[in-house]
Amino acid sequence: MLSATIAAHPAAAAATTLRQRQSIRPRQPLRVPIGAAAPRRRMATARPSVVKALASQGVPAVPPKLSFPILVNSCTGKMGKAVAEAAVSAGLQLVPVSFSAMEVPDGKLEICDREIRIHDPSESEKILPSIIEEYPDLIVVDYTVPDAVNANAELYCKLGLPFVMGTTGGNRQLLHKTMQDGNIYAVISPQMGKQVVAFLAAMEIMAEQFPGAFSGYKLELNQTPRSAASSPAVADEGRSGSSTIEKQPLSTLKAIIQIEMPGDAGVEPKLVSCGTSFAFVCMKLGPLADGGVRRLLLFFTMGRFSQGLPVLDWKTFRMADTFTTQERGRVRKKKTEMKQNVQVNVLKEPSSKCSGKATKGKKTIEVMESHQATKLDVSGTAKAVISCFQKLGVSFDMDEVKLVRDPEEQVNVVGVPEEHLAGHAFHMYHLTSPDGTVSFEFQHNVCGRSIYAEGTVDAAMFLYTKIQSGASKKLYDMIDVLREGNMR
Ligand SMILES: NC(=O)C1=CN([C@@H]2O[C@H](COP(=O)(O)OP(=O)(O)OC[C@H]3O[C@@H](n4cnc5c(N)ncnc54)[C@H](OP(=O)(O)O)[C@@H]3O)[C@@H](O)[C@H]2O)C=CC1
Ligand SMILES: O=C(O)C1=N[C@H](C(=O)O)C[C@H](O)C1
Repeated sequence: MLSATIAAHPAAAAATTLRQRQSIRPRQPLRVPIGAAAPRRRMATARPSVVKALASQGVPAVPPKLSFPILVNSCTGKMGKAVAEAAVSAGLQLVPVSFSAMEVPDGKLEICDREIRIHDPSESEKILPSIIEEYPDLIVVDYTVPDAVNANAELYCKLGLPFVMGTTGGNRQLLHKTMQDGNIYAVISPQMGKQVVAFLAAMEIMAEQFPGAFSGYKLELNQTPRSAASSPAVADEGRSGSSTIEKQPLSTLKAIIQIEMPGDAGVEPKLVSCGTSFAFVCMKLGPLADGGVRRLLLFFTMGRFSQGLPVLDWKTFRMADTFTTQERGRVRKKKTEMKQNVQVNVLKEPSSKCSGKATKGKKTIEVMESHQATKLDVSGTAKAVISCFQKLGVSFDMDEVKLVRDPEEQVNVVGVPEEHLAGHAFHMYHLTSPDGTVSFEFQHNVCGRSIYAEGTVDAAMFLYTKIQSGASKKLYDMIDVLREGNMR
Protein backbone atom coordinates (compact mmCIF):
# COMPACT_ATOMS: atom_id res chain seq x y z
CA MET A 1 0.00 0.00 0.00
CA LEU A 2 1.17 3.47 -0.76
CA SER A 3 0.88 6.23 1.72
CA ALA A 4 2.41 9.65 1.99
CA THR A 5 3.41 9.71 5.62
CA ILE A 6 7.21 9.49 5.37
CA ALA A 7 8.96 12.69 4.38
CA ALA A 8 12.53 11.58 4.00
CA HIS A 9 14.61 8.57 3.09
CA PRO A 10 16.28 6.89 6.08
CA ALA A 11 19.68 7.33 4.45
CA ALA A 12 19.47 10.90 5.64
CA ALA A 13 19.55 9.62 9.22
CA ALA A 14 22.68 8.71 11.16
CA ALA A 15 24.72 5.81 9.87
CA THR A 16 24.41 3.93 13.14
CA THR A 17 20.67 3.98 12.86
CA LEU A 18 20.99 2.72 9.35
CA ARG A 19 23.17 -0.17 10.38
CA GLN A 20 20.78 -1.15 13.16
CA ARG A 21 17.81 -0.95 10.86
CA GLN A 22 19.47 -2.91 8.15
CA SER A 23 20.60 -5.63 10.50
CA ILE A 24 17.10 -6.33 11.77
CA ARG A 25 15.35 -6.04 8.45
CA PRO A 26 15.07 -9.40 6.72
CA ARG A 27 16.24 -9.28 3.14
CA GLN A 28 13.96 -10.42 0.37
CA PRO A 29 16.12 -11.53 -2.50
CA LEU A 30 14.25 -11.39 -5.74
CA ARG A 31 13.34 -14.79 -7.08
CA VAL A 32 11.63 -13.88 -10.30
CA PRO A 33 13.01 -15.28 -13.53
CA ILE A 34 15.55 -13.12 -15.17
CA GLY A 35 13.79 -12.90 -18.48
CA ALA A 36 15.68 -11.35 -21.33
CA ALA A 37 18.42 -9.91 -19.14
CA ALA A 38 21.93 -11.05 -19.95
CA PRO A 39 23.69 -12.73 -17.02
CA ARG A 40 26.11 -10.45 -15.27
CA ARG A 41 29.67 -11.59 -15.07
CA ARG A 42 30.00 -10.43 -11.52
CA MET A 43 27.49 -9.76 -8.85
CA ALA A 44 29.33 -9.18 -5.64
CA THR A 45 30.80 -5.99 -4.32
CA ALA A 46 32.57 -7.17 -1.20
CA ARG A 47 35.99 -5.57 -0.89
CA PRO A 48 38.94 -7.93 -1.57
CA SER A 49 40.31 -7.21 1.92
CA VAL A 50 37.09 -8.44 3.53
CA VAL A 51 37.10 -11.54 1.38
CA LYS A 52 40.71 -12.26 2.31
CA ALA A 53 39.98 -11.75 6.02
CA LEU A 54 37.08 -14.18 5.84
CA ALA A 55 39.22 -16.67 3.97
CA SER A 56 41.92 -16.51 6.64
CA GLN A 57 39.28 -17.40 9.25
CA GLY A 58 38.34 -20.48 7.34
CA VAL A 59 35.22 -18.90 5.92
CA PRO A 60 34.86 -19.65 2.20
CA ALA A 61 35.94 -16.61 0.22
CA VAL A 62 32.64 -16.16 -1.56
CA PRO A 63 31.76 -12.48 -1.59
CA PRO A 64 28.32 -11.86 -0.11
CA LYS A 65 25.60 -10.87 -2.55
CA LEU A 66 24.05 -7.51 -2.03
CA SER A 67 20.36 -7.08 -2.35
CA PHE A 68 18.56 -3.84 -1.86
CA PRO A 69 15.62 -2.11 -3.53
CA ILE A 70 16.26 -0.09 -6.61
CA LEU A 71 13.78 2.17 -8.39
CA VAL A 72 14.60 3.02 -11.97
CA ASN A 73 13.42 6.37 -13.23
CA SER A 74 12.49 5.95 -16.07
CA CYS A 75 11.85 2.35 -17.03
CA THR A 76 10.18 3.47 -20.25
CA GLY A 77 13.48 4.74 -21.60
CA LYS A 78 16.19 2.73 -23.32
CA MET A 79 18.72 3.05 -20.52
CA GLY A 80 16.10 2.71 -17.79
CA LYS A 81 14.98 -0.62 -19.21
CA ALA A 82 18.56 -1.84 -19.60
CA VAL A 83 19.39 -0.91 -16.01
CA ALA A 84 16.21 -2.48 -14.66
CA GLU A 85 17.13 -5.75 -16.40
CA ALA A 86 20.72 -5.59 -15.19
CA ALA A 87 19.54 -4.89 -11.64
CA VAL A 88 17.28 -7.92 -11.65
CA SER A 89 20.07 -9.98 -13.15
CA ALA A 90 22.37 -8.85 -10.34
CA GLY A 91 19.86 -9.97 -7.73
CA LEU A 92 18.69 -6.51 -6.68
CA GLN A 93 15.05 -5.83 -5.82
CA LEU A 94 13.50 -3.94 -8.68
CA VAL A 95 10.78 -1.73 -7.23
CA PRO A 96 7.70 -2.14 -9.41
CA VAL A 97 7.17 1.58 -9.83
CA SER A 98 8.60 4.07 -12.28
CA PHE A 99 7.82 7.47 -13.75
CA SER A 100 7.36 8.66 -17.28
CA ALA A 101 5.30 11.01 -19.34
CA MET A 102 5.09 8.24 -21.92
CA GLU A 103 1.72 6.53 -22.14
CA VAL A 104 1.95 2.77 -21.76
CA PRO A 105 -0.91 0.28 -22.07
CA ASP A 106 -2.78 -0.02 -18.75
CA GLY A 107 -0.09 2.18 -17.20
CA LYS A 108 2.11 -0.87 -16.83
CA LEU A 109 5.32 -2.16 -18.29
CA GLU A 110 6.74 -5.64 -18.04
CA ILE A 111 10.41 -6.00 -17.33
CA CYS A 112 11.92 -9.39 -16.54
CA ASP A 113 8.47 -10.80 -15.87
CA ARG A 114 7.80 -8.02 -13.37
CA GLU A 115 5.01 -5.55 -13.77
CA ILE A 116 6.21 -2.01 -13.36
CA ARG A 117 3.55 0.62 -12.77
CA ILE A 118 4.30 3.81 -14.63
CA HIS A 119 3.24 7.08 -13.06
CA ASP A 120 3.32 10.55 -14.51
CA PRO A 121 6.43 12.47 -13.37
CA SER A 122 4.16 15.11 -11.82
CA GLU A 123 3.11 12.48 -9.28
CA SER A 124 6.60 11.60 -8.12
CA GLU A 125 6.69 13.92 -5.13
CA LYS A 126 3.42 12.50 -3.88
CA ILE A 127 4.25 8.86 -4.52
CA LEU A 128 7.92 8.56 -3.61
CA PRO A 129 7.53 9.06 0.17
CA SER A 130 5.33 5.99 0.41
CA ILE A 131 7.79 3.99 -1.70
CA ILE A 132 10.53 5.01 0.70
CA GLU A 133 8.40 3.83 3.57
CA GLU A 134 7.86 0.49 1.91
CA TYR A 135 11.50 0.13 0.82
CA PRO A 136 13.60 1.88 3.44
CA ASP A 137 16.95 1.08 1.80
CA LEU A 138 15.76 2.39 -1.53
CA ILE A 139 18.22 3.73 -4.07
CA VAL A 140 16.93 5.53 -7.18
CA VAL A 141 18.63 5.31 -10.53
CA ASP A 142 17.85 8.20 -12.84
CA TYR A 143 17.91 7.80 -16.62
CA THR A 144 15.38 10.35 -17.77
CA VAL A 145 15.95 13.40 -19.94
CA PRO A 146 18.29 16.40 -19.64
CA ASP A 147 15.34 18.70 -18.84
CA ALA A 148 14.40 16.61 -15.82
CA VAL A 149 17.87 16.38 -14.24
CA ASN A 150 17.68 19.38 -11.93
CA ALA A 151 14.10 18.95 -10.75
CA ASN A 152 14.65 15.25 -10.13
CA ALA A 153 17.87 15.81 -8.17
CA GLU A 154 16.13 18.46 -6.08
CA LEU A 155 13.30 16.08 -5.32
CA TYR A 156 15.63 13.23 -4.33
CA CYS A 157 17.53 15.61 -2.07
CA LYS A 158 14.33 16.90 -0.53
CA LEU A 159 13.25 13.35 0.25
CA GLY A 160 16.73 12.31 1.42
CA LEU A 161 16.71 9.65 -1.24
CA PRO A 162 20.13 8.37 -2.38
CA PHE A 163 20.47 8.24 -6.12
CA VAL A 164 22.61 7.34 -9.07
CA MET A 165 22.28 9.98 -11.78
CA GLY A 166 23.17 8.70 -15.22
CA THR A 167 21.12 11.28 -17.04
CA THR A 168 23.27 13.82 -18.80
CA GLY A 169 22.70 17.50 -19.43
CA GLY A 170 20.55 19.92 -17.47
CA ASN A 171 22.27 22.64 -15.55
CA ARG A 172 25.31 20.85 -14.12
CA GLN A 173 26.39 23.85 -12.04
CA LEU A 174 23.00 24.01 -10.44
CA LEU A 175 23.10 20.26 -9.93
CA HIS A 176 26.39 20.65 -8.10
CA LYS A 177 24.89 23.31 -5.87
CA THR A 178 21.83 21.19 -5.20
CA MET A 179 24.12 18.38 -4.12
CA GLN A 180 26.15 20.61 -1.86
CA ASP A 181 23.01 21.91 -0.16
CA GLY A 182 21.25 18.56 -0.15
CA ASN A 183 24.02 16.51 1.47
CA ILE A 184 22.67 13.30 0.01
CA TYR A 185 24.45 10.11 -0.97
CA ALA A 186 24.75 10.05 -4.74
CA VAL A 187 26.84 8.89 -7.65
CA ILE A 188 26.65 11.28 -10.58
CA SER A 189 28.38 10.54 -13.84
CA PRO A 190 27.69 11.25 -17.49
CA GLN A 191 29.49 8.02 -18.27
CA MET A 192 28.85 4.74 -16.49
CA GLY A 193 30.79 2.46 -18.82
CA LYS A 194 33.65 1.42 -16.57
CA GLN A 195 36.27 1.05 -19.30
CA VAL A 196 35.39 4.46 -20.69
CA VAL A 197 35.52 5.86 -17.16
CA ALA A 198 38.99 4.33 -16.74
CA PHE A 199 40.05 6.19 -19.87
CA LEU A 200 38.58 9.39 -18.45
CA ALA A 201 40.39 8.81 -15.18
CA ALA A 202 43.67 8.39 -17.05
CA MET A 203 43.01 11.67 -18.83
CA GLU A 204 42.31 13.39 -15.52
CA ILE A 205 45.47 12.00 -13.97
CA MET A 206 47.47 13.12 -16.98
CA ALA A 207 45.94 16.61 -16.79
CA GLU A 208 46.66 16.80 -13.09
CA GLN A 209 50.24 15.54 -13.30
CA PHE A 210 51.25 17.13 -16.59
CA PRO A 211 49.17 20.26 -16.96
CA GLY A 212 49.83 21.89 -20.30
CA ALA A 213 51.44 18.75 -21.70
CA PHE A 214 49.65 19.24 -24.99
CA SER A 215 49.95 22.99 -25.19
CA GLY A 216 50.10 23.93 -28.81
CA TYR A 217 48.47 20.74 -30.02
CA LYS A 218 45.38 21.01 -32.13
CA LEU A 219 42.43 19.06 -30.89
CA GLU A 220 40.59 17.24 -33.58
CA LEU A 221 37.53 15.19 -32.87
CA ASN A 222 37.46 13.41 -36.13
CA GLN A 223 35.13 10.88 -37.55
CA THR A 224 37.55 9.06 -39.78
CA PRO A 225 35.45 7.28 -42.36
CA ARG A 226 35.55 3.58 -41.82
CA SER A 227 33.67 2.01 -44.63
CA ALA A 228 32.36 4.20 -47.39
CA ALA A 229 34.40 7.28 -46.69
CA SER A 230 36.76 6.59 -49.48
CA SER A 231 33.88 6.35 -51.90
CA PRO A 232 33.47 9.69 -53.65
CA ALA A 233 29.81 8.93 -54.31
CA VAL A 234 29.09 8.69 -50.61
CA ALA A 235 31.40 11.46 -49.57
CA ASP A 236 29.70 13.93 -51.88
CA GLU A 237 26.17 13.03 -50.92
CA GLY A 238 24.09 15.34 -48.85
CA ARG A 239 22.64 14.11 -45.60
CA SER A 240 19.19 12.68 -45.37
CA GLY A 241 17.06 11.30 -42.61
CA SER A 242 15.03 12.75 -39.81
CA SER A 243 17.74 14.01 -37.53
CA THR A 244 16.78 16.96 -35.40
CA ILE A 245 20.33 18.23 -35.59
CA GLU A 246 21.13 20.83 -38.23
CA LYS A 247 22.00 19.12 -41.50
CA GLN A 248 25.44 19.47 -43.00
CA PRO A 249 27.02 18.03 -46.10
CA LEU A 250 28.47 14.59 -45.67
CA SER A 251 31.87 15.81 -46.68
CA THR A 252 32.22 17.83 -43.51
CA LEU A 253 32.47 14.61 -41.63
CA LYS A 254 35.89 14.19 -43.06
CA ALA A 255 37.05 17.62 -42.00
CA ILE A 256 39.42 18.03 -39.13
CA ILE A 257 39.11 20.36 -36.25
CA GLN A 258 42.03 22.66 -36.01
CA ILE A 259 42.42 24.75 -32.98
CA GLU A 260 45.25 27.06 -33.69
CA MET A 261 47.73 27.71 -30.97
CA PRO A 262 48.34 31.06 -29.55
CA GLY A 263 51.27 32.18 -31.60
CA ASP A 264 49.93 32.80 -35.03
CA ALA A 265 46.91 35.04 -35.34
CA GLY A 266 45.84 34.49 -31.77
CA VAL A 267 48.99 35.42 -29.93
CA GLU A 268 48.54 39.08 -29.19
CA PRO A 269 45.31 38.96 -27.17
CA LYS A 270 46.77 36.28 -24.90
CA LEU A 271 49.85 38.34 -24.32
CA VAL A 272 47.90 41.34 -23.22
CA SER A 273 46.20 39.29 -20.57
CA CYS A 274 49.55 38.00 -19.38
CA GLY A 275 51.05 41.35 -18.45
CA THR A 276 52.68 44.35 -19.95
CA SER A 277 56.28 43.24 -19.76
CA PHE A 278 55.30 39.97 -21.39
CA ALA A 279 53.52 41.84 -24.17
CA PHE A 280 56.54 44.05 -24.61
CA VAL A 281 58.89 41.08 -25.11
CA CYS A 282 56.62 39.59 -27.70
CA MET A 283 56.08 42.83 -29.53
CA LYS A 284 59.82 43.30 -29.73
CA LEU A 285 60.74 39.75 -30.60
CA GLY A 286 57.58 38.73 -32.42
CA PRO A 287 58.31 40.50 -35.68
CA LEU A 288 61.71 38.79 -35.82
CA ALA A 289 60.20 35.39 -35.78
CA ASP A 290 57.73 33.37 -37.77
CA GLY A 291 54.67 31.67 -36.25
CA GLY A 292 56.55 28.62 -34.97
CA VAL A 293 59.20 30.71 -33.35
CA ARG A 294 56.66 32.98 -31.77
CA ARG A 295 54.92 29.95 -30.35
CA LEU A 296 58.07 28.58 -28.77
CA LEU A 297 59.06 31.96 -27.52
CA LEU A 298 55.63 32.48 -26.12
CA PHE A 299 55.78 29.26 -24.13
CA PHE A 300 59.20 30.01 -22.85
CA THR A 301 58.29 33.51 -21.71
CA MET A 302 54.94 32.32 -20.36
CA GLY A 303 56.74 29.69 -18.31
CA ARG A 304 59.09 32.28 -16.89
CA PHE A 305 56.23 34.68 -16.31
CA SER A 306 54.10 32.09 -14.52
CA GLN A 307 57.03 31.20 -12.28
CA GLY A 308 57.52 34.85 -11.35
CA LEU A 309 60.83 35.02 -13.24
CA PRO A 310 61.77 38.07 -15.28
CA VAL A 311 60.96 37.73 -18.96
CA LEU A 312 62.97 40.69 -20.14
CA ASP A 313 66.40 39.33 -19.35
CA TRP A 314 69.20 37.88 -21.49
CA LYS A 315 67.78 34.37 -21.22
CA THR A 316 64.71 35.33 -23.20
CA PHE A 317 66.75 36.90 -25.92
CA ARG A 318 69.20 33.99 -26.05
CA MET A 319 66.26 31.61 -26.26
CA ALA A 320 64.72 33.68 -29.05
CA ASP A 321 67.93 33.44 -31.01
CA THR A 322 68.11 29.66 -30.58
CA PHE A 323 64.50 29.26 -31.63
CA THR A 324 64.96 31.45 -34.64
CA THR A 325 67.91 29.47 -35.93
CA GLN A 326 66.45 26.04 -35.20
CA GLU A 327 62.97 26.80 -36.31
CA ARG A 328 63.90 28.42 -39.62
CA GLY A 329 65.82 25.25 -40.56
CA ARG A 330 62.90 23.10 -39.55
CA VAL A 331 60.40 25.14 -41.52
CA ARG A 332 62.59 25.00 -44.64
CA LYS A 333 62.85 21.23 -44.34
CA LYS A 334 59.14 20.89 -43.73
CA LYS A 335 58.28 22.84 -46.82
CA THR A 336 60.31 20.54 -49.07
CA GLU A 337 59.29 17.14 -47.86
CA MET A 338 56.09 15.16 -48.08
CA LYS A 339 54.50 14.21 -44.83
CA GLN A 340 55.35 10.62 -43.91
CA ASN A 341 52.59 10.32 -41.41
CA VAL A 342 49.64 8.84 -43.26
CA GLN A 343 47.19 9.80 -40.54
CA VAL A 344 48.14 13.44 -40.77
CA ASN A 345 47.72 13.34 -44.52
CA VAL A 346 44.36 11.64 -44.31
CA LEU A 347 43.12 14.25 -41.93
CA LYS A 348 44.65 17.30 -43.55
CA GLU A 349 43.49 16.64 -47.06
CA PRO A 350 39.76 16.78 -46.46
CA SER A 351 40.07 19.66 -44.09
CA SER A 352 41.33 22.07 -46.69
CA LYS A 353 39.31 20.43 -49.41
CA CYS A 354 35.86 20.60 -47.94
CA SER A 355 35.89 23.61 -45.72
CA GLY A 356 38.83 25.61 -46.87
CA LYS A 357 39.05 26.86 -43.34
CA ALA A 358 42.36 25.38 -42.41
CA THR A 359 44.18 28.58 -43.07
CA LYS A 360 46.95 29.69 -40.84
CA GLY A 361 45.83 31.58 -37.80
CA LYS A 362 42.17 30.62 -38.15
CA LYS A 363 40.23 28.13 -36.14
CA THR A 364 38.67 25.33 -38.16
CA ILE A 365 36.49 23.39 -35.86
CA GLU A 366 34.52 20.24 -36.51
CA VAL A 367 34.03 18.40 -33.25
CA MET A 368 32.14 15.17 -33.54
CA GLU A 369 30.41 12.55 -31.49
CA SER A 370 27.84 10.12 -32.85
CA HIS A 371 24.82 8.83 -30.93
CA GLN A 372 21.38 7.45 -31.75
CA ALA A 373 19.12 10.04 -33.38
CA THR A 374 16.96 10.31 -30.23
CA LYS A 375 19.77 11.67 -28.09
CA LEU A 376 18.82 15.20 -27.11
CA ASP A 377 22.04 16.68 -25.81
CA VAL A 378 25.74 16.89 -26.53
CA SER A 379 27.66 13.92 -25.20
CA GLY A 380 28.43 14.52 -21.54
CA THR A 381 31.39 12.20 -21.94
CA ALA A 382 32.86 14.27 -24.77
CA LYS A 383 32.49 17.34 -22.58
CA ALA A 384 34.39 15.61 -19.78
CA VAL A 385 37.17 14.50 -22.13
CA ILE A 386 37.43 17.95 -23.70
CA SER A 387 37.67 19.49 -20.26
CA CYS A 388 40.74 17.26 -19.65
CA PHE A 389 42.24 18.37 -22.96
CA GLN A 390 41.68 21.95 -21.89
CA LYS A 391 43.64 21.30 -18.72
CA LEU A 392 46.33 19.77 -20.87
CA GLY A 393 46.70 23.03 -22.71
CA VAL A 394 44.48 22.56 -25.76
CA SER A 395 42.04 25.39 -26.23
CA PHE A 396 38.62 24.33 -27.33
CA ASP A 397 35.08 25.58 -26.89
CA MET A 398 32.50 23.05 -25.73
CA ASP A 399 29.81 24.56 -27.89
CA GLU A 400 31.78 23.69 -30.99
CA VAL A 401 31.27 19.97 -30.60
CA LYS A 402 29.72 18.60 -33.77
CA LEU A 403 27.00 16.05 -33.26
CA VAL A 404 26.24 13.25 -35.67
CA ARG A 405 22.66 12.05 -35.30
CA ASP A 406 21.80 11.13 -38.85
CA PRO A 407 21.57 7.36 -39.34
CA GLU A 408 22.82 7.50 -42.90
CA GLU A 409 25.94 9.34 -41.93
CA GLN A 410 26.41 7.07 -38.99
CA VAL A 411 26.42 3.97 -41.16
CA ASN A 412 28.20 5.32 -44.21
CA VAL A 413 30.70 7.65 -42.71
CA VAL A 414 31.17 6.94 -39.03
CA GLY A 415 30.99 3.18 -39.46
CA VAL A 416 28.26 2.43 -36.93
CA PRO A 417 26.89 -1.08 -37.44
CA GLU A 418 23.31 -0.79 -38.65
CA GLU A 419 21.99 -2.95 -35.86
CA HIS A 420 23.32 -0.40 -33.35
CA LEU A 421 21.89 2.75 -34.86
CA ALA A 422 19.35 2.89 -32.04
CA GLY A 423 22.02 2.63 -29.37
CA HIS A 424 25.63 3.61 -29.88
CA ALA A 425 28.14 6.17 -28.69
CA PHE A 426 31.13 6.79 -30.91
CA HIS A 427 33.67 9.39 -29.86
CA MET A 428 36.83 10.30 -31.69
CA TYR A 429 39.57 12.72 -30.72
CA HIS A 430 42.66 13.49 -32.68
CA LEU A 431 45.49 15.63 -31.46
CA THR A 432 48.20 16.98 -33.69
CA SER A 433 51.35 18.76 -32.65
CA PRO A 434 51.84 22.30 -33.90
CA ASP A 435 54.23 21.22 -36.65
CA GLY A 436 52.15 18.19 -37.59
CA THR A 437 54.88 15.66 -36.91
CA VAL A 438 53.21 14.05 -33.89
CA SER A 439 49.66 12.90 -33.58
CA PHE A 440 47.58 11.12 -30.98
CA GLU A 441 44.29 9.41 -31.51
CA PHE A 442 41.78 8.61 -28.82
CA GLN A 443 38.63 6.79 -29.64
CA HIS A 444 35.94 5.07 -27.65
CA ASN A 445 33.14 3.43 -29.53
CA VAL A 446 30.34 1.73 -27.70
CA CYS A 447 27.55 -0.30 -29.26
CA GLY A 448 24.54 -1.15 -27.15
CA ARG A 449 23.92 -0.26 -23.52
CA SER A 450 25.11 -3.19 -21.44
CA ILE A 451 28.38 -1.45 -20.51
CA TYR A 452 26.43 1.43 -18.95
CA ALA A 453 23.82 -0.78 -17.35
CA GLU A 454 26.44 -2.92 -15.65
CA GLY A 455 28.37 0.16 -14.49
CA THR A 456 25.17 1.68 -13.13
CA VAL A 457 24.39 -1.38 -11.06
CA ASP A 458 27.96 -1.29 -9.73
CA ALA A 459 27.48 2.36 -8.86
CA ALA A 460 24.27 1.57 -6.98
CA MET A 461 26.00 -1.23 -5.06
CA PHE A 462 28.90 1.08 -4.27
CA LEU A 463 26.48 3.70 -3.00
CA TYR A 464 24.66 1.16 -0.88
CA THR A 465 27.90 0.10 0.85
CA LYS A 466 28.78 3.76 1.42
CA ILE A 467 25.41 4.39 3.06
CA GLN A 468 25.77 1.30 5.17
CA SER A 469 29.19 2.28 6.40
CA GLY A 470 28.04 5.84 7.10
CA ALA A 471 30.78 7.29 4.91
CA SER A 472 31.35 10.97 5.55
CA LYS A 473 31.79 11.69 1.85
CA LYS A 474 28.45 11.55 0.15
CA LEU A 475 28.86 12.74 -3.40
CA TYR A 476 30.74 10.44 -5.77
CA ASP A 477 31.47 10.00 -9.42
CA MET A 478 32.28 6.86 -11.39
CA ILE A 479 36.01 7.34 -10.92
CA ASP A 480 35.38 6.96 -7.17
CA VAL A 481 33.48 3.78 -7.91
CA LEU A 482 36.38 2.37 -9.94
CA ARG A 483 38.97 3.43 -7.37
CA GLU A 484 37.32 1.24 -4.79
CA GLY A 485 37.90 -1.96 -6.65
CA ASN A 486 35.03 -2.07 -9.10
CA MET A 487 37.23 -2.10 -12.19
CA ARG A 488 36.90 -5.80 -12.72
N1 LIG B 1 25.73 7.99 -17.81
C1 LIG B 1 25.75 7.14 -18.82
O1 LIG B 1 26.64 6.29 -18.91
C2 LIG B 1 24.70 7.19 -19.85
C3 LIG B 1 23.84 8.24 -19.85
N2 LIG B 1 22.81 8.27 -20.74
C4 LIG B 1 21.90 9.38 -20.58
O2 LIG B 1 20.70 8.90 -20.00
C5 LIG B 1 19.59 9.69 -20.43
C6 LIG B 1 18.52 8.78 -20.98
O3 LIG B 1 18.99 8.14 -22.13
P1 LIG B 1 18.05 7.11 -22.95
O4 LIG B 1 17.53 6.07 -22.02
O5 LIG B 1 18.81 6.71 -24.12
O6 LIG B 1 16.86 8.10 -23.36
P2 LIG B 1 15.34 7.72 -23.66
O7 LIG B 1 14.76 8.87 -24.37
O8 LIG B 1 15.25 6.37 -24.27
O9 LIG B 1 14.68 7.61 -22.21
C7 LIG B 1 14.28 8.68 -21.43
C8 LIG B 1 12.94 8.35 -20.83
O10 LIG B 1 12.63 9.26 -19.80
C9 LIG B 1 11.24 9.62 -19.95
N3 LIG B 1 11.00 10.92 -19.31
C10 LIG B 1 10.93 12.13 -19.86
N4 LIG B 1 10.75 13.06 -18.91
C11 LIG B 1 10.71 12.41 -17.75
C12 LIG B 1 10.56 12.83 -16.41
N5 LIG B 1 10.41 14.11 -16.06
N6 LIG B 1 10.57 11.89 -15.45
C13 LIG B 1 10.72 10.60 -15.76
N7 LIG B 1 10.86 10.16 -17.02
C14 LIG B 1 10.86 11.05 -17.99
C15 LIG B 1 11.05 9.64 -21.43
O11 LIG B 1 9.68 9.59 -21.76
P3 LIG B 1 9.23 10.34 -23.11
O12 LIG B 1 9.87 9.57 -24.23
O13 LIG B 1 7.76 10.24 -23.08
O14 LIG B 1 9.75 11.74 -23.01
C16 LIG B 1 11.82 8.40 -21.85
O15 LIG B 1 11.03 7.25 -21.72
C17 LIG B 1 20.19 10.68 -21.43
O16 LIG B 1 20.47 11.88 -20.78
C18 LIG B 1 21.48 10.01 -21.87
O17 LIG B 1 22.44 10.92 -22.31
C19 LIG B 1 22.63 7.29 -21.65
C20 LIG B 1 23.50 6.24 -21.72
C21 LIG B 1 24.60 6.11 -20.83
O1 LIG C 1 22.79 9.10 -24.62
C1 LIG C 1 23.61 8.17 -24.71
O2 LIG C 1 23.40 7.14 -25.36
C2 LIG C 1 24.88 8.31 -24.00
N1 LIG C 1 25.04 9.32 -23.21
C3 LIG C 1 26.17 9.57 -22.40
C4 LIG C 1 26.83 10.86 -22.75
O3 LIG C 1 26.14 11.81 -23.13
O4 LIG C 1 28.05 10.98 -22.60
C5 LIG C 1 27.14 8.42 -22.37
C6 LIG C 1 27.25 7.70 -23.67
O5 LIG C 1 27.86 8.56 -24.58
C7 LIG C 1 25.90 7.25 -24.15
